[in-house]
Amino acid sequence: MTQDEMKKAAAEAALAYVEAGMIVGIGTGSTANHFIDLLAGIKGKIDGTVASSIASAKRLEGHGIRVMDLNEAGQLSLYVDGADESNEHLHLVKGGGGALTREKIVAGAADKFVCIADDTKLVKVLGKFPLPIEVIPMAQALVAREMVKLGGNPVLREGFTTDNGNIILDIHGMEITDPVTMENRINQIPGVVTNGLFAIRPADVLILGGPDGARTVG
Ligand SMILES: O=C(CO)[C@H](O)[C@H](O)COP(=O)(O)O
Repeated sequence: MTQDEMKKAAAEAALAYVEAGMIVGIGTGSTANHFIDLLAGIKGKIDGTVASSIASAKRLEGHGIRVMDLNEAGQLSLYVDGADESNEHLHLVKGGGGALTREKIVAGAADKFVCIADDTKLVKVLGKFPLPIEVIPMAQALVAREMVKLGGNPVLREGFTTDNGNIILDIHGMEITDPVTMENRINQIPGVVTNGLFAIRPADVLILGGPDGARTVG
């Protein structure tokens, strides 16, 4: 099985969490795209979706799936999204696609967060994947200096602007042994919109696609 087939296997397994009449929160990235394409097959079952990025909204609409504003949708039953890394506690690093802030908002509005990934994403300690931070542009240098103090090596994601008009700093070289504390700490730096740690609100279920199909953790 290729890595992409493993992502698809995880996305297929997540369909089991979709119930009639739900408004489903939808993540961003290649694994979420598999989920969107599969959701198209059962679109009559759901009332609508809330997208975590312009790209996902376009893909959903391309399938004729209703996309709603989160303020209109209210509390969601389910959020389905990928991740760049997960530890065994389902603390995640997200934001490889730069959609971390809207992902965190939609995840925060959902009763259940089902994370879908290929099994290479499961790690002992978070931080091998550079941690993305969305930053208001005028705070770039300040946030970079503060992240060096926290032991990281910040690198500007060149030529990239988030859906919210901000920049991304990718923080290399950090071993994140206490994700909850680190998530809170980084979010205290002025100019940080949010960081890609999902530990204060981790995933509730992790579905990992592997060579033998999908398995569920948590
Ligand atoms: O956080 C994300 C986007 O901001 C994605 O969920 C993460 O980057 C994983 O992407 P993929 O499913 O393509 O491996």
